[in-house]
Amino acid sequence: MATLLRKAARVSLSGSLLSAGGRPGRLYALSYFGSNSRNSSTSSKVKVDLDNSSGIAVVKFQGPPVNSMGMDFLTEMAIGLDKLELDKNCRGIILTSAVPKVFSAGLDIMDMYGKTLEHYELFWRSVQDLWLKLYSSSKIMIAAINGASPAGGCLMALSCDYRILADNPRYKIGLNEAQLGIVAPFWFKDSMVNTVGYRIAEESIQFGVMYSPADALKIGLVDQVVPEDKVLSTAKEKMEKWFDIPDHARQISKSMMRKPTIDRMLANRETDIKNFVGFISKDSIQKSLEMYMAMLKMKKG
Ligand SMILES: CCCCCCCCCC/C=C\CC(=O)SCCNC(=O)CCNC(=O)[C@H](O)C(C)(C)COP(=O)(O)OP(=O)(O)OC[C@H]1O[C@@H](n2cnc3c(N)ncnc32)[C@H](O)[C@@H]1OP(=O)(O)O
Repeated sequence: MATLLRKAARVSLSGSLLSAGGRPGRLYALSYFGSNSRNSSTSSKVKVDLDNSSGIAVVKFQGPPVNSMGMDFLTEMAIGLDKLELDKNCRGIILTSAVPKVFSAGLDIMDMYGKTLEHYELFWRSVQDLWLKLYSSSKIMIAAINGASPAGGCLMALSCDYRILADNPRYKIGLNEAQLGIVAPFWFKDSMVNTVGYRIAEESIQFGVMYSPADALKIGLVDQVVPEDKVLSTAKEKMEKWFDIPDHARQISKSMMRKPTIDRMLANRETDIKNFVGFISKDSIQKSLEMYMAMLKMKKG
């Protein structure tokens, strides 16, 4: 019976939940995925390693010093995820970091500072695009969070189906935007509400709270806290449990849960871009970002 279920589970719905939802999907070249038992691709900021025999792809962020989500990172992630989404050998994706102590520092502040309005628009569209791909992926997504995970880093984790955080009090996680003088957009907020519930999200976002592993576990922001050297192996073990569920049933259930949030973002996408460009280009906001960057540098020296 278990074998039968596993076989049935192999018959996956094609495309992300976005295309399963009736929206047109896009086709990308599958150049690097052949029939070997392992397929790897490394670009400058992201390494994708798909093990065909297990069906697990590990997507490793490798953009030192802090895996900030600049244009290169966003583009490489989008391409990598598109390829995995179309690959029938891949059933689950683990997001993790190759950079010690940091999962991701979130959006690259330099992409939001001193740039043209056109740049801000393109940048924000790319951020939206990555979130849509992560949040609507038909694959099982597990975040193996092996370092600090503020703001956009936390958003990537929130987009996954399951979150495992390394037990190190320095590895804080949360949507800290308010502390920078900026505002977490509604789809960041929705992702948080969908994970921890309204009341906790309300406080969390207004204060820009960064949670320790113990507190993140307590509020349900992460599902498991494990010793640092066990984060990836635990993610792989957990993935095997998710694999016991037939893909079609899991995918439809996931879509049912996430579609309203995805639809809300799609319906408000252009307004959200306009809001971002208007907000981020304000002198007062640019000043806040400048001061924040200076503070980060001072902390070092
Ligand atoms: C009406 C409503 C409209 C809505 C409008 C929307 C508004 C905008 C919404 C924006 C949304 C998303 C926000 C983000 O994701 S913003 C990014 C937030 N990130 C942070 O606050 C993290 C800041 N970084 C840290 O806390 C630490 O760096 C760390 C991650 C804990 C790591 O600590 P560390 O000691 O190991 O490293 P550190 O010395 O601090 O940093 C090394 C160098 O990296 C630079 N750096 C750090 N973070 C970023 C970043 N996010 N972007 C760019 N650069 C970053 C840091 O300055 C150091 O640089 P250098 O070596 O000194 O040159």
